[in-house]
Amino acid sequence: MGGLSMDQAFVQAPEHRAKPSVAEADGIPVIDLSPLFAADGVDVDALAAEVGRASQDWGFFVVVRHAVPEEVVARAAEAQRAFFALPPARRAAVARSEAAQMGYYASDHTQNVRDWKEAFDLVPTRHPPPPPPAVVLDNKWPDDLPGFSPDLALGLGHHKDACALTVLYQDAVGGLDVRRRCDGEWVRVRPIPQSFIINVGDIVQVWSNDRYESAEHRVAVNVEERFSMPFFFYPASYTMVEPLEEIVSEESPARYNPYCWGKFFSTRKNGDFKKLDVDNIQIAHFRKKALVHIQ
Ligand SMILES: O=C(O)CCC(=O)C(=O)O
Ligand SMILES: [Fe+2]
Repeated sequence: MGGLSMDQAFVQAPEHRAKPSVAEADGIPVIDLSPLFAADGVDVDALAAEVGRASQDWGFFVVVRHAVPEEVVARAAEAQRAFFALPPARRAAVARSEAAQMGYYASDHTQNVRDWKEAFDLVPTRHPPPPPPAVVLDNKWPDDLPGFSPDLALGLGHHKDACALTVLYQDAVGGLDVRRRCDGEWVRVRPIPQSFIINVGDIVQVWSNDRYESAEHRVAVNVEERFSMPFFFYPASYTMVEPLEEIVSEESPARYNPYCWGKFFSTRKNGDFKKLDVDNIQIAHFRKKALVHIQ
């Protein structure tokens, strides 16, 4: 009955809650990128075909031997832990706002339900930010939260990424689920050391005119703290996103109307801040109505 006193903002509709045990995914493609870095004889076409198949079948895959140095990932993970171990006032000092959207926040909403997570958004700049503060404090998470039923909430609600492509680092705790395309089941993505997860985002879905679909995913609430770092590839804000000219034809017409990425992104971001009474913006809103051919 613990859920009764839980803040209702976090409660997922029954059909969106994670089942007590989510099967670990079998067969998520694991792609070795090392041929890209070989001196010669690189079979880029074969690798591209593998990426194409994975994007089509799953919209999700894991890359290994990607040439990002282990110590770079370790330093980023260390900086992340140091930041989230800071006292609330220090984190709040760099809180994001509707006007300045980068920084710390803990009240994100996905599909109008509050996520059980904290985040720190940043964009790459020419001048790297200063190193994290030297004073690292331990987190003050209680072992259990009275009256709080984690199984009713999600760390991050079900969604598809609005970007072109996401490169995601997750630590060894796990909890990321992807909706398997072949049967619609939620399956858990097993953490693989020294790997990144790549997922196809909405923009690639539109550019490819639905050939590569954006994968739906979510994150469960864990007993243990979990850290992840998603890197979202965005085009320039003035970009008009639409199916690529070279792949649309009379037989295969564009399935989407063009939309301005910058406008889409800022509308989506506004919905992250608070629960809206309407559905947040989705690419489905730009899908052309099916043409009915009456003879
Ligand atoms: O934390 C994760 O593993 C996933 C993060 C994610 O899906 C997102 O931020 O869009
Ligand atoms: Fe995501």
